[in-house]
Amino acid sequence: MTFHVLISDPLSEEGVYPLRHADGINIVMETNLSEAELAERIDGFDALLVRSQTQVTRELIEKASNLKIIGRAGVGVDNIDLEAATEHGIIVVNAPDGNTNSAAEHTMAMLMGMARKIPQAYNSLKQGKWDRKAYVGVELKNKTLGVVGFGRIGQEVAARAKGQRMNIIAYDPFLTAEKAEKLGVDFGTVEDVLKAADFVTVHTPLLKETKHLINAEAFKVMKDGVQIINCARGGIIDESALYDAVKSGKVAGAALDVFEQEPMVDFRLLELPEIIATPHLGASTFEAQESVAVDVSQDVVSFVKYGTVRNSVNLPSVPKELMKRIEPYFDLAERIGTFLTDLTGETADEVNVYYSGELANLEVGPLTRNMLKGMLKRHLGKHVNDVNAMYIANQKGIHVNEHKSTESRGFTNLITVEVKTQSGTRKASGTLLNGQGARIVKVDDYIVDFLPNGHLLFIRHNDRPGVIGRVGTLLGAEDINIATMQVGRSNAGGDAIMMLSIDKHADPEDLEELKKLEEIESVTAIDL
Ligand SMILES: NC(=O)c1ccc[n+]([C@@H]2O[C@H](COP(=O)([O-])OP(=O)(O)OC[C@H]3O[C@@H](n4cnc5c(N)ncnc54)[C@H](O)[C@@H]3O)[C@@H](O)[C@H]2O)c1
Ligand SMILES: O=C(O)CC[C@@H](O)C(=O)O
Repeated sequence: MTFHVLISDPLSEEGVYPLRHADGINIVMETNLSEAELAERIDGFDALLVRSQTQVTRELIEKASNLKIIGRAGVGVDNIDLEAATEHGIIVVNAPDGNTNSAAEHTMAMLMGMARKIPQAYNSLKQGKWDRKAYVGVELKNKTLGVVGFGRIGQEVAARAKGQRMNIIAYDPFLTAEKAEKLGVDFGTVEDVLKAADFVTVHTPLLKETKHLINAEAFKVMKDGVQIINCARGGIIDESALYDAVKSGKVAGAALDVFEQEPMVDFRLLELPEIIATPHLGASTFEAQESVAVDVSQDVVSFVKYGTVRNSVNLPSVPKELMKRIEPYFDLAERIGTFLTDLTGETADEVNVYYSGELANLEVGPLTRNMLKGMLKRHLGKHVNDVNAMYIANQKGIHVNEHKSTESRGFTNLITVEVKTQSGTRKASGTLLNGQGARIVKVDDYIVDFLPNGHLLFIRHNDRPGVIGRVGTLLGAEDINIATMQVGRSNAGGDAIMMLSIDKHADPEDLEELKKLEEIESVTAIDL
């Protein structure tokens, strides 16, 4: 089965090498598609690779019925509707490190070009002028660089700026006094940074919280003559407020690589001589583009081959070592989920998953997601997977809780799933028996031991002589062979169960006949 990949933004040819040379993967690179053309083409593809130009909207995702993974060859994923991708079970991966260096270097280039008015002087010279008075700049040495957003790029910019003998003050929600000291920077609130800075550079994602983070109020607290750089995302700086701040003389210079609307349509800002700009070039180096393309290409190959990825954005990444230890339980977890959905015949209001034994020491989120996938797939089919299972469960108001205990319950590892439905509480436990694969070993409070696959019958009855025989006779009369049979009871003469695996599906008429037998309380067919 060929895995079809559409690349709709210009990715480095060297970078997509891992994809081009992977068996069973077909690549189509079409980087000039209009939105409408992309919407027409997307349905045939299993993967979509983009940079920042292609807008992966909810509308596009809803047309992409085969899409399984979206690869963002870069850091920012604000051009991808993550919620829509998650809802549709599409994993989104990015390349968080591949262009850090290039973006930091571009920021420094913009900072120095702006401080010394290089683009303006160049344009003047190109017009045949020799005007040295108009382009007197300022030094960076001993000036303060305020960094808002102190992640990968912010820190790399600070390191370079320190090389220019600048003082650094930074703000980041995750920057602590200890970390700041270790990195040799001052730190404070956003306002502290803006007040202290001679130059401000922003390196945050574009989020609800960071949209127009630098607005008219922010400019007011800055020093007169401040200069500001944005090589992160258009919109972090309110462009209208920037225009006014430059016109008023508050801001002496601005260097912009990113804009609220891209490609730019409103060039008003660039009419101001104090502003220099580039068309979103922060990651536009051969090295960065090869690196980010390799990163996303390798993740797509890994997804196709192993179902795992390194840089997931909408699904907690599972380290390889951990994956190796929990993967053997994926199928069991999924089967327990399906078993309980069939057993109860209802959707759960609450699901409690208990991990006991060695599993309790591990990150078991992927197991819970697989169990939920098994629980939900009866009604949602292939549209539910481990990317969206938790999202869908939450959407349906199913409260999912994980519980862990290293105490073994008689097994090295045991997964117990308890579902609370309108009719009451049901539960099932499963384990992997050494070398014998998955087993369900408890249903409700009854000890059993059966393979969670094939055609199963779960019968609740009263513990009386002859009941088991009558069930066997009836199934025989219907030419339904019993492969295995487990019985369990609460106490002699009390409630009891039968767990049968049968060689063919029992149809509704067979089930009705079984329910009519004496002492039978309920009969449930489960096909795993
Ligand atoms: N111009 C380009 O071509 C280019 C290239 C690479 C990255 N970028 C952009 O630069 C941004 C930063 O990239 P990165 O790799 O450093 O990301 P990163 O995730 O390593 O760092 C972002 C930092 O922003 C911080 N942050 C979040 N909200 C904040 C807030 N309200 N105030 C202050 N800090 C806040 C986070 O805590 C994080 O430390 C990316 O989101 C991307 O959009 C642009
Ligand atoms: O792909 C690009 O050229 C820009 C990518 C950059 O904005 C990023 O967020 O990584």
